[in-house]
Amino acid sequence: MAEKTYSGFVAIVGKPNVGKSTLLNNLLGVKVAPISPRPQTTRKRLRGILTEGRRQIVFVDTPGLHKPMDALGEFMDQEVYEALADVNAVVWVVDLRHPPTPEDELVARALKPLVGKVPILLVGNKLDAAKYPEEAMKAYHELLPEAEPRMLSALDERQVAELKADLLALMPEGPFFYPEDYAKSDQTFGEWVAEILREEAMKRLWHEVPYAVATKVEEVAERENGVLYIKAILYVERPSQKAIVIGEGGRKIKEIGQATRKQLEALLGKKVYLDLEVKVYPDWRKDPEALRELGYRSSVG
Ligand SMILES: Nc1nc2c(ncn2[C@@H]2O[C@H](COP(=O)(O)OP(=O)(O)OP(=O)(O)O)[C@@H](O)[C@H]2O)c(=O)[nH]1
Repeated sequence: MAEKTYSGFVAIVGKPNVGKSTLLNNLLGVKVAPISPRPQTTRKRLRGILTEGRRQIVFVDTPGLHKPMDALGEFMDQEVYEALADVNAVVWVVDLRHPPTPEDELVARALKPLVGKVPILLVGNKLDAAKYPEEAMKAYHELLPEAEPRMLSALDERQVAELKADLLALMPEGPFFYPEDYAKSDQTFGEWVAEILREEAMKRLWHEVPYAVATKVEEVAERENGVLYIKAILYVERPSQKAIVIGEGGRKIKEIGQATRKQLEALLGKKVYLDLEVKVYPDWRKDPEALRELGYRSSVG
């Protein structure tokens, strides 16, 4: 029986230089690879994935709250609210070395509509370097009394671990957004995509054909319209297999391509254009060079 999993989104917000990146990096620890350039949407930018046991947090950035001064003009910007409204928790970071500034007030105002909808954790950071942390914290808390205050240093492992545990506990039940080993593996994004393509191809092929299939991603490009363009090759060993993979009227390859695209779009949360080609690579399974080229680094023989 499958064990229950818990997963959700957490936004880390706050004015510049308060320590958001430091905190995020230390929450993620060594296990997680930052995935910044890939899954970008206009509303949210993924900053990292944390998976611990059966719990997963996808940390997101909220463009618009990053530089609150810029957001002043369009303060009621619906997009900011929408981006924040569907996260499972907000971490609002402030700098305890100083009292609040107008920029902090702007962040507080932007968060106000979320009160009662999403837990807001007010993290007073740089506790190690603050002279009057209690006073500062009190002033920040007054900007948004509904937020749950805590003081820490993003550089303190134990304090960050406590915050991490609390955030993980806030995640609702649900399937992981990313494969469990995704963030931990040293796979490149292309290798990860190639594996998903191979999985979808194998599901739809019979007899010896599935094992003759290898996949490779040749190009990944972020298009201006927000679509992720992916060029991938599906290799087989013989022309007869190529015909099977393509299928009558190209039906089989279309099916494989669509399933792959759908899975990628669901995992990445963005539109994908998959440019898929079938090529014959004679006896690639017996060719050490081919194996290396196709990413089977050590599994010759
Ligand atoms: N003493 C101390 N310094 C910290 C702490 N957390 C972060 N810093 C320092 O504060 C500075 C800003 O940290 P960042 O993590 O870059 O801040 P940020 O909020 O991500 O900044 P932006 O990317 O400009 O929004 C860096 O020099 C950090 O080393 C802390 O807990 N204690």
